[in-house]
Amino acid sequence: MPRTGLPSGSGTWLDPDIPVTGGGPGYGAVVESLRDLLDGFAAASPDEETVRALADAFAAWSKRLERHRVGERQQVFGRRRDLHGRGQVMAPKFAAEESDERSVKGTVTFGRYFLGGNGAVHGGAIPLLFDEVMGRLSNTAGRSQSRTAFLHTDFRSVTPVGVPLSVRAWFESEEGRKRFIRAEIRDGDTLCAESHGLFLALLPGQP
Ligand SMILES: CCCCC/C=C\C/C=C\C/C=C\C/C=C\CCCC(=O)SCCNC(=O)CCNC(=O)[C@H](O)C(C)(C)COP(=O)(O)OP(=O)(O)OC[C@H]1O[C@@H](n2cnc3c(N)ncnc32)[C@H](O)[C@@H]1OP(=O)(O)O
Repeated sequence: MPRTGLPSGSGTWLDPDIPVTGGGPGYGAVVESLRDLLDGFAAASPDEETVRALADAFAAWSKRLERHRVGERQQVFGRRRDLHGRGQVMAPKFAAEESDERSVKGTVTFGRYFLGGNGAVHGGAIPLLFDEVMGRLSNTAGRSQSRTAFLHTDFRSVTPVGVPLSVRAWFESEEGRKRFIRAEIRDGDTLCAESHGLFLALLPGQP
């Protein structure tokens, strides 16, 4: 059911209608490499020579990137809405496949970096993914910026690492500034985790 009163062309998740700037066409591939690096690092037991080589390479890249440091408004990381996961690596990559003004569906695979233990995803990474997906849904389709007021997560069964999972988030209701949103993560038919949250539209001047 489309939300009424939307400015035309205000865009949904898959068609955000927001200009993309910064990082150029190769930026997405770099973000993918960074994700692979984090998963590879988490899965490795490196020898001392490899650890030294990594330390040198990381230090050299940190120094080189320092020359390109910008303020938040110019930052590229996390602001490329054309890329899955909007080009950040803090949360696992959510790939949206279907969206409308009130919902989004897609997939996520938690890599080895997000391991808690015994093959299960870390219990903090799951609300992180929910906040990412629900928070972004809250701000789509011409809605103003909002912030998470609360986010309740129920862990219903183990969320496995390295398995493609389906993710769904949808608006339950909108009452003035209050946006109540629900979401779930499933492994096939098995419900792994579900969440409900309140997102509050920011007032003018609120950070
Ligand atoms: C997010 C904007 C940043 C802009 C980014 C720009 C570009 C980035 C590019 C892409 C980004 C894309 C997607 C983003 C993805 C993920 C987003 C994640 C979002 C977050 O991760 S964001 C961080 C965590 N978040 C906070 O850091 C919030 C800290 N906090 C506050 O900033 C205030 O707390 C605030 C503003 C929330 C409310 O403050 P306030 O003063 O405006 O409102 P007030 O307290 O008056 O409440 C009004 C009515 O809501 C009820 N209410 C309030 N809180 C409630 C609660 N907890 N439970 C039940 N009811 C509650 C009251 O009871 C009242 O209800 P009633 O009107 O019926 O009396």
